[in-house]
Amino acid sequence: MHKLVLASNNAGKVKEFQALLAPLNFEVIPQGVLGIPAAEEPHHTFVENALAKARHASSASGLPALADDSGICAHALDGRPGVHSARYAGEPANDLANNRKLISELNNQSDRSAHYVCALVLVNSADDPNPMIVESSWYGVIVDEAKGTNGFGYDPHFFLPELNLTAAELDPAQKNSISHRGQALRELMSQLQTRV
Ligand SMILES: O=c1nc[nH]c2c1ncn2[C@H]1C[C@H](O)[C@@H](COP(=O)(O)OP(=O)(O)OP(=O)(O)O)O1
Ligand SMILES: [Mg+2]
Repeated sequence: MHKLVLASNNAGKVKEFQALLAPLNFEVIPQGVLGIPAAEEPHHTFVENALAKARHASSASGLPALADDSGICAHALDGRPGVHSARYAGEPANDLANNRKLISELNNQSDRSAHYVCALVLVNSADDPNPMIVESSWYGVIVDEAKGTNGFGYDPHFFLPELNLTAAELDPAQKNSISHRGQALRELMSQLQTRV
């Protein structure tokens, strides 16, 4: 069993990672369980923020750490909210307020296309010179009306035309099978296999 600190305090992400990693023989310890506070996320790219989170959790725990920095990029808004997705409507992070702000900014926009981004970074130690880094995207459309109660964050407004459902209407296993996070984690695991 591989022990791994998950460098996230987002309950929705933690659930998804636990489901994705449980069958792969990983013991996932959310950093909150160890009393590790959230890291600063000052950077302009998902990858840099994920690296900062992974180093922070590994340094505090002495264990390998996996971090996720993710967000939604609306194409009509030049990619906003992007890396600012979690606190788009200000502190403290609030999914409902973030969604309202995004919908109001898209009010007069005909282009509703968007994508989620997930950057994952896995470090063996805080000073690991060779972190594993992957990034994946998931494309959809932002709709005004919230639908569904699964998932978290922007999921009730993230509509998948090919399925005719929002991400919050998918069951958790279905979401993990196609999401930015599921794709990125499968890629990370396949890279990890070539290393050991
Ligand atoms: O699958 C997703 N379904 C819905 N919303 C999502 C998803 N993936 C990311 N998102 C949104 C949530 C949050 O507004 C932001 C992540 O921000 P991000 O800084 O990476 O996470 P966070 O601050 O919530 O927790 P933490 O940094 O402790 O991992 O993007
Ligand atoms: Mg964050």
